[in-house]
This record gives sequence, C-alpha cells and structure tokens, in this order.
Amino acid sequence: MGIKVKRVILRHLQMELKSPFTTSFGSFQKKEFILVEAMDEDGLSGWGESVAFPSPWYNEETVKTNWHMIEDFLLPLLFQAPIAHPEELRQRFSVIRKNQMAKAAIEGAIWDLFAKRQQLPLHKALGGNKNRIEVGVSIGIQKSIDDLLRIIERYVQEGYRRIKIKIKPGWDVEVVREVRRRFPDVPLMVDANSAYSLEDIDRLKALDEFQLMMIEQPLAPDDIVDHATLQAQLNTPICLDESIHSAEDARKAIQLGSCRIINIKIGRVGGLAEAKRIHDICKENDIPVWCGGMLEAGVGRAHNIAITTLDNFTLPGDTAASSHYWTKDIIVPEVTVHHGTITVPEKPGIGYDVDRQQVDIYTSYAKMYHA
Ligand SMILES: O=C(O)CCC(=O)c1ccccc1C(=O)O
Ligand SMILES: [Mg+2]
Repeated sequence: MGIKVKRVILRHLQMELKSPFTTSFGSFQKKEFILVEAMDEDGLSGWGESVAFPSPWYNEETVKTNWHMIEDFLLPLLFQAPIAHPEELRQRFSVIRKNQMAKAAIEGAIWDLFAKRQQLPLHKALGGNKNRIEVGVSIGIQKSIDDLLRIIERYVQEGYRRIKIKIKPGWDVEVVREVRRRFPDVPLMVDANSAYSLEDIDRLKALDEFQLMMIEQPLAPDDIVDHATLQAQLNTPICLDESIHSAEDARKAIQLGSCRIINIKIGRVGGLAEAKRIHDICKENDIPVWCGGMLEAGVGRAHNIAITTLDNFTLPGDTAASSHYWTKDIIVPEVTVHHGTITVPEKPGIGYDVDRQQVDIYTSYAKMYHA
C-alpha cells in the first residue's frame, strides 16, 4: 500500500526577518520561499519547504527556478506512480539534473506524509536516536565589532552551544581576535561563504591561532581541489558547505582531504535520503557532521531537527529557535531552545502542527495541482 499523492499545493510565502542577516555574498531582510503541501487519498497532508532564496547568491537555484522545476518536472514524476517509500524519490527524480532544493522540497513533504501514515515521528522514520539535539547560532556580519560582541554576549547567555560568525576579507582576523579576547573559551567557528581564494592563504592561516572549531567554506562553492591544498596547510579543520551537493561529492572530498567536517543541508543535497547517505559516508570515515541552516521557517526547521537525531551529527548545528528569526513562525508549537538544546518532538511526522491561519497571512499566491 504505497502512498498515492492526490493533490499538491504550492504556496509562495514572505516573512519578515526580525533583523537583517548579512553574509559575504549579500544581505537578507526578509525570507521568501515555497511551502509544499502534499495530500494523500485519506486527506493526510505532508509538508516540505524549499530553501531556495529569491536570488542565486548562495547557489544557482531561486524561488522561481524551484517553482518551475516542481511544476513542470517533479510533480509529473511524483504523480506518475504510488510511492512505497520516500527513498524511491531519489531514483525517480534522478532523470532531472541538479535542482537539489526543488527536489528536497517535494521529498520532504513525502517523508512527512510517510511518517504520519506510519504513525511515527519523522526522526524515527529516518533512523534517528536522540530525544534532544544541541544547537548553535549563526551570526551575520555586523556594522561594528562592538555590535557583534553585544550580540554574541546575548547568545552565550541564552546557552547556545557554539557561536558561528560570518567572515569576509576585511571582516575576519581582527574581528576574530576581538571575539576571542572577550570570549576566550566559547566554542567558536567562522563561515566565509566562499569569499576567499588560495591567494589569501596567509590570512586564512592567521586564523589558526584562535582555536576555532572549524572554518566553513573558505574557497569557491564548487571547489574541492584547492580546499585540499588549503587544508594541508591549516591546523584548523575546514568544513565544507556549498561544495557538497551529494554523497558522491562527500566521498571525493574526503578522499582528497578537502575537509575534516561536513555541514549537511537537506536542501543543498537534494533531500533527506541523500542527507542520510552523506551522514553514513562521513561516519565510516570519522568525519563529524552538523546540520546547516537556510533561515528556515518552521517546516524546514522541523526537518532539520529530525535529521540531526542521526548519530554522526555530533557537532551543534545552525538550527536556532523560531523566535531568533520570526515574530511568529508557521508551526505550533514554535521551536524553542533551552540551554542550547531542542527537545525532539514525538508526534507523528515533522512533529509540529502547521498553523494554517499563519500560513495564509504570509502567502502571496498559491496553486493546486491534481494527480
Ligand atoms: O541560521 C541559519 O539558518 C544559518 C544561517 C547561515 O549561516 C546561512 C544563511 C543563509 C545562507 C547560507 C548560510 C550558510 O550556512 O552558509
Ligand atoms: Mg555556510
């Protein structure tokens, strides 16, 4: 008795961020994204969230390319035949090259539906084994070092398990030095979002003196070769984010020595099944992983919590509390963080109820598709 998806609703949502989030590649004031609702013949709904942004700054996908890929290619494949297990979608969607975030949005909704039909929380359906997860917080580039120090102070007091700060040329060594002076023991890491090249090797080596947990994605978003050269000359572990799009990428990066840690984002790698494969390959090779963030609303956040229960997610991820981003999230209850941990919900599926009223408030347009 496979899952027969009868209808899918795509909604385009816009949510104001509480404060702008600035990276080396650009600044976000608001979040614009696609919410996927997939309904089966019994009227159950599964939810997925595309993490593509409106502009192709982080990767090449956008909200509009995702809508196009989903509407014109992925939904016809989804409606083609019943689904015995969500892991089948990886194969079914493989005729479509790339477009991982579009695929993951659909696959995520089907995982939720699958878990609900089995009366299982999503984390159990994925094979996870934790009832709490540890989380950190990612802090954007600020106007001044003083502003940054004040913000870090607040999150350290709130109990977040590690602090990640965004860096770029001109906002790096001096900033990290001040942060370390003020917080000598806080678990600290930096994320460059590909703002450097091998020509900057001296600047990157200068970060070695600050006992950083890792440097995330210093070099180009598609590179694993230069990262291997860099890792050989750095003591600080490199963590890859943008460069890893699949389990195959992870295998090659590990073989080359391009990183010692991998950030797994469900959207970036094409879904939960691929995320699990990356987790497994990393585990076999003693490479710890953690769950990255894409400023997700509640549905994406819930998926991140579920995948983080797999046992090789040993480092705190970027899944901060709903209230860190939003005045009001789209799930009930919202995601809350206590002493730097999130209690994993035990209700079937993603474990949170989608607040349809709130979804309507944020929806600018929607379209329904029938099998
Ligand atoms: O709080 C979060 O969701 C993580 C924020 C973050 O670091 C990020 C946000 C947008 C795009 C890329 C990244 C990243 O991890 O590189
Ligand atoms: Mg990153």
